[in-house]
Amino acid sequence: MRRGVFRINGGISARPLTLAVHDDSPTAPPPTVPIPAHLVQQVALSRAEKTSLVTRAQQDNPAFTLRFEHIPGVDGSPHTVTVGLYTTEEQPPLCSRSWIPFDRNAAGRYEIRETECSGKGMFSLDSHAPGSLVACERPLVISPTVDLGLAALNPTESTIARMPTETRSLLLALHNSDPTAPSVEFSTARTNGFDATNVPGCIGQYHAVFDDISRINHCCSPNAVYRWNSEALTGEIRAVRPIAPGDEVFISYVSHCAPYEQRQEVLPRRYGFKCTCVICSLPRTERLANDAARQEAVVMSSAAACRFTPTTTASAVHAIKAAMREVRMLRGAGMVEPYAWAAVSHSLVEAACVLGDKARAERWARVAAGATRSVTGADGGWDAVAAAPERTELWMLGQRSECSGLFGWLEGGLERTAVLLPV
Ligand SMILES: C[S@@+](CC[C@H](N)C(=O)[O-])C[C@H]1O[C@@H](n2cnc3c(N)ncnc32)[C@H](O)[C@@H]1O
Repeated sequence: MRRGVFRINGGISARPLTLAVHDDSPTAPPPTVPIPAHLVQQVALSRAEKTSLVTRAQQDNPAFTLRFEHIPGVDGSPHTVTVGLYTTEEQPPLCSRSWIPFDRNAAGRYEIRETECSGKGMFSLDSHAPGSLVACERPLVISPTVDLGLAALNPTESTIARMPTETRSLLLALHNSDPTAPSVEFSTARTNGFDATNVPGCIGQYHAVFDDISRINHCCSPNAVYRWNSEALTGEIRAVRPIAPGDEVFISYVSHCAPYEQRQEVLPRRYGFKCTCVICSLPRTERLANDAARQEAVVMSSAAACRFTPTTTASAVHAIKAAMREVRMLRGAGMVEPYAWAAVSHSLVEAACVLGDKARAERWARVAAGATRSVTGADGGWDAVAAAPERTELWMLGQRSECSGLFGWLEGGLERTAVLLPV
């Protein structure tokens, strides 16, 4: 297969790809720029992207186009979304698609206002449980993250240049963490850009800039996460720990698992500030323990599928002990990594069902639903389990009387652990 790809690559020089700029706005004529074969091979694409690019090159002699589109506003989002995307001539325009209806009112209410020392920020006006939708917004602009090597085209700047005056001024009013950069447009988009990979039907990686979501500040132990909903063409912010009215909403600008040194290097370089959050201010020994817990959360998330399902009292007790250790570790580290919380709560629901412990099965199923919802937008079936755990196939497989009180004893230990509690 890989050999095949290289062979195809070689074939590109005989049949050069072209990158054309097609513009549906009346003002700018569409230039067409051929991409030399050596550039196609050298551009900074992931292997999967290169494979996709090359495979498409083999099919139907396509010409890749950097196309600009304007998706008109809808009820919940009055502004136009300007999109720059790599696509083929045959690909129907995005604006001809029917997107999942966008309901701004599905999210909570919030306000954007000045913070004490981090510029503007987003403050919730409602309370939210983990998984609940705090904000939901169509972007001002979507543009490719990877420039296909043609500096002359600079996709981000080219896309911003085609924005209507009104949305362009909203974008340029956002914070720019690098005012000395040669392009204000590019550095503002970079400071405020969120992942928008998976623009349906388009190759490459994309990022989106929002009017409100781009005002959310960073914390290494945040109370919310960002998710790109490619089917609705919206960014979503969901709670990962309880949020009370008046609370500032925070997300993490870096991976939840990034250790201290990495966070302290990336945040100043990329966003122009030094993080002084509660986690970054821990004494050295606790910070190292926190880094280790972050690493462990990665393992927990990736090993989720390998967990055993308890079917007896003994195995349920074993699962509870292991899961409670993990819960203590996640809570102590202020870790909100939703996949890790989904994995551990999954184990606890199963164990509670085997022991016939309805209250705890409901409680941990609600945690699993919240964690799953915050990363996928849906509850993953956990709401139904929370509503009727006695209808699961694991119900009462063990003998409850054998270990009544064990769950409570294990949870009792939790009350004495550190306070950064996502649940
Ligand atoms: C995406 S913007 C967030 C909104 C921004 N505060 C504003 O006024 O528009 C990113 C910028 O916010 C500021 N910021 C975000 N989190 C911060 C934090 N924890 N501490 C200090 N500044 C922060 C930095 O200036 C950063 O470049």
